[in-house]
Amino acid sequence: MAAQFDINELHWLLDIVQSIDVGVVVTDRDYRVEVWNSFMENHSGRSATEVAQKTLFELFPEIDQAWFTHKVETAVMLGTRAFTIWEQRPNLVRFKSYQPITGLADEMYQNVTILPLRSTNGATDHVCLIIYDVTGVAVNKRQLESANAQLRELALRDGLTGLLNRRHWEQCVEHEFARHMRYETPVSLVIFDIDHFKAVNDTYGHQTGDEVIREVARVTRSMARETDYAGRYGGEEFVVLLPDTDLNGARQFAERLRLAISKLRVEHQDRPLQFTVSLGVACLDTKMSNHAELIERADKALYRSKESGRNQTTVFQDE
Ligand SMILES: Nc1nc2c(ncn2[C@@H]2O[C@H](COP(=O)(O)OP(=O)(O)OP(=O)(O)O)[C@@H](O)[C@H]2O)c(=O)[nH]1
Repeated sequence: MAAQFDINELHWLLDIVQSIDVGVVVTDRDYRVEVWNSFMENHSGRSATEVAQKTLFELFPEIDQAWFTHKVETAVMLGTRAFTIWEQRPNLVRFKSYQPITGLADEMYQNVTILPLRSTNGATDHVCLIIYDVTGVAVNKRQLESANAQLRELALRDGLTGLLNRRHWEQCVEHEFARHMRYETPVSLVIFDIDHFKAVNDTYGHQTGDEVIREVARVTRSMARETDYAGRYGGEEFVVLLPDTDLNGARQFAERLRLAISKLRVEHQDRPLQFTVSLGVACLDTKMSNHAELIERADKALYRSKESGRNQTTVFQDE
């Protein structure tokens, strides 16, 4: 049965195109606008009459012309649709975002379908762009990604100090150990512990104890390099792994840290409280079979610092 052309249907279709909540633009092969629906009028602030015969590139200078024409020409040549998605390009044309949830998006995120239009004579003389506002989806996804990134970061850090937590820090040491074995670069470890910390807690209370731990962590972070790994190893025990640092460099770092911490003051009932740390230093060598040996050596050196009167640095020496 031959399809009968019904003028009513054409009107309905036009009504539908006008009222749907997606942008519909038809251009000729020179990108001059011929159809511009009300979505486009509302978001661009320009009426269909105003834009008629203007090129897309005059109307939207933000469109990357070389990229866009290549995409359209390929679609026309193959006779297939082409798409742009917001994950690759947030939008094709710059429209303000009016969605209430989108405090995070000033501009509309868009997915766009490019549809070559074939005339009755078989030639593709026109191209239709269908522009979908996907701001809601995009913003939700971005929020979720950022929340996940924050969660991942939190899972690596110690809650009280913001330093790396023990589990993650040990993973970093394992990684550095493997790197050292391969490239034989020097790697050192400084491990330290607040002196008589039990007495701090017992005398001044747990909250002041926590504040002391936070202050020690703050100074440690500020003195370590970006590439160092500063972690909280236990209650009042800290570790800093120093890649590309030999034993001598690590000893100097440990001494600077010890002095800086001894100068800290934490207020307790308007009185300044002072405290010190004892430190142990060791460095990796290729004879070690695993990273735990490095920690053991530094720990032994720390123990000697404690034994010899605290507030000092001991470097592990092979016996
Ligand atoms: N406030 C506070 N105290 C903690 C935390 N974690 C561990 N501690 C306390 O740290 C103290 C550690 O004491 P000890 O291991 O006996 O060592 P110390 O008193 O520092 O003595 P030395 O290390 O020998 O100088 C204990 O009283 C723990 O309860 C924490 O997160 N906050």
